[in-house]
Amino acid sequence: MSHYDLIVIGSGPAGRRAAVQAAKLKKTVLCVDRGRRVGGVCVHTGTIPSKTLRETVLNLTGWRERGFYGRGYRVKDRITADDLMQRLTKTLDHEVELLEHQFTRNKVEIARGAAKFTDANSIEIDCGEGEILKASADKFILAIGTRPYRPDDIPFDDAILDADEILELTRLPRSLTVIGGGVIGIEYATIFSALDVKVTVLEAADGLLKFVDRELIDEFMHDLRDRGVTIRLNAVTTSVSRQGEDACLVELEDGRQVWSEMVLYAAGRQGAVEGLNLEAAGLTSDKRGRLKVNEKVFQTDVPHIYACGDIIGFPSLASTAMEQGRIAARAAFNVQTEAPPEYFPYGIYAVPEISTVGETEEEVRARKEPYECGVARFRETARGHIMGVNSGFMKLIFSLKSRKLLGAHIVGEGATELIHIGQAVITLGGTLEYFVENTFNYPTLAEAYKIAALDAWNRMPRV
Ligand SMILES: Cc1cc2nc3c(=O)[nH]c(=O)nc-3n(C[C@H](O)[C@H](O)[C@H](O)COP(=O)(O)OP(=O)(O)OC[C@H]3O[C@@H](n4cnc5c(N)ncnc54)[C@H](O)[C@@H]3O)c2cc1C
Ligand SMILES: NC(=O)c1ccc[n+]([C@@H]2O[C@H](COP(=O)([O-])OP(=O)(O)OC[C@H]3O[C@@H](n4cnc5c(N)ncnc54)[C@H](O)[C@@H]3O)[C@@H](O)[C@H]2O)c1
Repeated sequence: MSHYDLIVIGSGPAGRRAAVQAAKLKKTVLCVDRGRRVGGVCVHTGTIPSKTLRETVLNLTGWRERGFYGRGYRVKDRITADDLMQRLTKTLDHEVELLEHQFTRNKVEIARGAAKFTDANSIEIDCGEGEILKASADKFILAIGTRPYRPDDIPFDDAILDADEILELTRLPRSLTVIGGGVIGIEYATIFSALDVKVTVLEAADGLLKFVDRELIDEFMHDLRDRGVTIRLNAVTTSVSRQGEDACLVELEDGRQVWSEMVLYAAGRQGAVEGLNLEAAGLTSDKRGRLKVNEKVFQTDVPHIYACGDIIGFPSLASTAMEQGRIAARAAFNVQTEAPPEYFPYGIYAVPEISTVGETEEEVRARKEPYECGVARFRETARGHIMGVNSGFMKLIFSLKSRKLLGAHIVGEGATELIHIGQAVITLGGTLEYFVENTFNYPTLAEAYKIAALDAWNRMPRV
């Protein structure tokens, strides 16, 4: 049996960062993953494939040029599932190569197989075809991620799909019902809508993406409805069934029926703890398969075992998972790390993009902090005109007392890149004056920050 300073289970963003960080601290590290290739959900079924699909769709449909050439404009008339898959395969191959090189460069050993605890310091790795490896370590980091939630009463098949299966489509449907208006549901709903698929979103709650500023979501929903996406809120599904070759039926609690050629079930995910034999290590998971940790350094109740990434729940992002992995690996070897800043950005790669950092207007109001908002529309910027964007909206929230930026919220082209300006200003404690007094490149979409700040300035008391 080989012994290591650290065994990391899972090679997604959390596991990868943890393994490399520990290797940089000159520790011996084994990273185990049961996937055929390293990278985790992030590389194979989550972040990278969905973002690649989005990019392919925007390119092939000519989506970004439609502001100029009209809604009928297309780069390629008949887009097939095969067109979408080609770019996906290339991008994923490149990502995996990059990761494998990173592991070898840093002398992180990789084992391909399913890990299972035999006691609190030892695992068995089932590599398939009867091959079992044994390994032990002083410390463990569990970065095992999640899988789609698949309730028993949903008859999954080649037309009723979960969020992993949607990436293996062999044909494009004419209509799609998306169950779940969370981040995954909304990203895919808008990507398919850009492909001219007739999309219906069913969300059980009374609003979409409830953690996002409401004004932004109102704008976003208006945009979606304007291009023909049907959004049904308070829509509790009672049954999903296949009704022949090209028809699926979703029935709702209020008696309504929704028919479509395919269904995407995207109503959450659950921790991938099955088969890990957590009990042998002295650990238990909650009913969604999540592990409880100390939120500062991600240590479980068993002191030499840490857990990070999606397996610990919120916020379940690749971006935050990487940072958690780094912090956990340092903590495991008693190396101190600065606590991360209070706010991180959230990027939703819908069509159009949404990105947000800091407090929403609802949160500021609930704290009873006096505030003022400034807004800018992308079509008010010269860059917006040049690009032909006819939607896009930025909202900045400033404290009336300190004039500090409290929140930045963007929906529209480039939102997930633009947000980092707002993030830097919030984290560095910047005020309205930063935007008013600084010169911005012209013409850029970033100029929207200046326009929004001036809009707020016009209504704020003079200093
Ligand atoms: C469709 C979709 C789109 C997304 N888009 C974004 C986005 O745009 N931006 C963003 O920041 N986040 C996004 N996310 C979230 C992001 O993918 C996750 O937050 C991230 O992958 C979590 O990383 P992780 O390291 O916790 O685990 P994962 O990436 O889930 O990897 C876990 C790995 O552990 C392995 N494993 C599990 N159990 C065992 C075992 N017993 N033995 C061996 N190996 C095991 C699995 O095989 C897997 O490879 C998206 C997710 C989905 C599903
Ligand atoms: N761009 C990104 O950062 C990105 C993209 C995709 C996923 N993710 C991460 O992946 C995680 C999982 O995303 P998700 O969208 O699967 O889960 P989620 O939990 O965020 O959303 C699920 C949604 O489905 C709804 N729902 C549940 N049961 C339902 C039912 N029977 N009928 C109708 N609606 C129902 C819920 O109310 C909720 O709004 C998220 O936490 C997110 O952080 C991030």
